[in-house]
Amino acid sequence: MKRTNIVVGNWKMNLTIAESLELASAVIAELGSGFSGCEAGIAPTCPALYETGKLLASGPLFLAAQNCHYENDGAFTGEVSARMILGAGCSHVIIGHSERRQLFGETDEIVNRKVSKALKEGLKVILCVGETLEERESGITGDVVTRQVKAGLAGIAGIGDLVIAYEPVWAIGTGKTATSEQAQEVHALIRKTVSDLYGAEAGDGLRIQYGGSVKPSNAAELFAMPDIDGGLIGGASLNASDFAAIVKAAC
Ligand SMILES: O=C[C@H](O)COP(=O)(O)O
Repeated sequence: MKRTNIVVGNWKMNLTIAESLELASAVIAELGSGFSGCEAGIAPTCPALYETGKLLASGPLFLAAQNCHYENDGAFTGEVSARMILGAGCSHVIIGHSERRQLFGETDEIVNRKVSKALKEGLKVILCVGETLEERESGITGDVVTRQVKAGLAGIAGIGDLVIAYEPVWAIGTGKTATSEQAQEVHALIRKTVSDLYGAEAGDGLRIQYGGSVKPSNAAELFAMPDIDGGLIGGASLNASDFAAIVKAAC
């Protein structure tokens, strides 16, 4: 099945509002007359979402948030809900990034509640999974990723608006990219897991991004693998021409 590649720039905790607007404008300029045959978006920090969203309104990039809470509102100091980011102009949200899991204690159960809430509110979800170096070296990559996928999707009736991002933790921000074969093997396993849960058609249609030190120099090779449908880009998304080159490699 032909799936449309999807590329997202995760800006993480970088850039003020003014800097975000500057980078978003530079990316749009680098993309020139736009692109066709793939989808691409950027995920600025929360304070920059609304203004950046206004800049993106005329296309071609969509706006994503990096996280959201699983309740609509309430006494959750420092948190932002799905309907708030939706109101700020987001169409997509990244959930369960390994930095959220490792640094902010997000468990599989919390990730699942967030996925469920975000989908219910009408957001498109990018669910992140991936093993640590220790887990890979212990030979349990498949078990870890399968557990994260199953737990993340527990109780979710349909996955039409969902993308999964496979991000081996050892490849994030380290300059160490998984080889395209290593990534392909895990992507195929994720697809099989989703097919087992939701049926072959849903599995075939699911888009699975790769993330972890994607650069203009390795993007095309990764995206050429049969089960890799684009990328979730960290460091390289902070450089307009690098990010635009990665988007073009996916189109
Ligand atoms: O969300 C993006 C990933 O964490 C990848 O980050 P990176 O491209 O800097 O390795």
